[in-house]
Amino acid sequence: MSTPNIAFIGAGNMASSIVGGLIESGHPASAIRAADPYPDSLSKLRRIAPVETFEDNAAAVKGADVVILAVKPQLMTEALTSISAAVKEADALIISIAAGVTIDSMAKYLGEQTAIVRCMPNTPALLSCGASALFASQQVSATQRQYAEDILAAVGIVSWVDNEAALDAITALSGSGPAYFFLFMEAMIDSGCKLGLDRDTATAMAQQTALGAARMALESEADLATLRQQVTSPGGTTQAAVESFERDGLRDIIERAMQAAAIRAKELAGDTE
Ligand SMILES: NC(=O)C1=CN([C@@H]2O[C@H](COP(=O)(O)OP(=O)(O)OC[C@H]3O[C@@H](n4cnc5c(N)ncnc54)[C@H](OP(=O)(O)O)[C@@H]3O)[C@@H](O)[C@H]2O)C=CC1
Ligand SMILES: O=C(O)[C@@H]1CCC=N1
Repeated sequence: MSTPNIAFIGAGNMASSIVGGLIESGHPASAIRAADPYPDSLSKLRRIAPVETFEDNAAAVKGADVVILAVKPQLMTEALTSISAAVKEADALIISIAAGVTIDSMAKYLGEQTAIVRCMPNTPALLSCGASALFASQQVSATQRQYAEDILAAVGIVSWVDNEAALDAITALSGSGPAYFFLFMEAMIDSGCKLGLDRDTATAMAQQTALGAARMALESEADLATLRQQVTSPGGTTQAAVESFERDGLRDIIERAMQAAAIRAKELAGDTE
């Protein structure tokens, strides 16, 4: 399969992460371009790779095989309007990474025949450790499906979901998920300091513990509950901490937070409808 020409609309955090991963995996910079109304974002992106940049969205879409929409959901209508004519001419695959924004609402601007993949990536894509879920509209060809999968596989694992609504749950889990772990680590570091550690020591210990736990969860044959039990000596320190978490309703707290994220994803859809 030939290397697709990829145009990014929006050159912010996620676009930069994906461009970094693509370059790392051997995608030539000459087959990547990006548009953003703000020159600062474009120069930051050019520091990652010598990609061609545009301040005019439609100019970036010309000749593209794949257009990746990487703007905030609230700015999607504006971005879709700016590329509508160029997309119809280019016959390109559209990949949207915006939270919430539905395929139907994008097709209203881009045309019902446009091939659209909705994707929910996450920021560890920057380290090629991302987790992306994808859903394709019926108009997406087998080659275009492979394009989408290859692009996101360059920055981490890829999972196809069989219904579009599942992407709101994915957003609540892995899209927003890195922030939950960072929050948990921030709280652990603060608590370590209250117990008398200096901040550098507490930070190093929390970071390495998160890395070690993630690697064990991924690489061990034991399930998560078993791994947890292996740390939890009967009558010991971990048991005291885990019982405190359970008494305080940690699982309910997480469930409510993820429900709030999924509800917010549905609300964001409304902005482009
Ligand atoms: N950050 C994350 O963890 C994740 C984000 N997403 C999704 O990715 C999308 C982008 O998020 P993120 O990269 O964090 O956001 P950023 O704000 O970092 O990037 C968006 C970029 O688009 C630019 N922009 C604004 N309006 C337009 C326009 N009309 N045409 C072209 N470019 C425009 C912005 O400029 P300016 O900043 O000057 O407005 C900015 O440079 C969002 O839809 C979000 O839902 C998905 C998964 C994870
Ligand atoms: O917070 C957000 O809306 C975006 C989508 C998932 C992660 N960041």
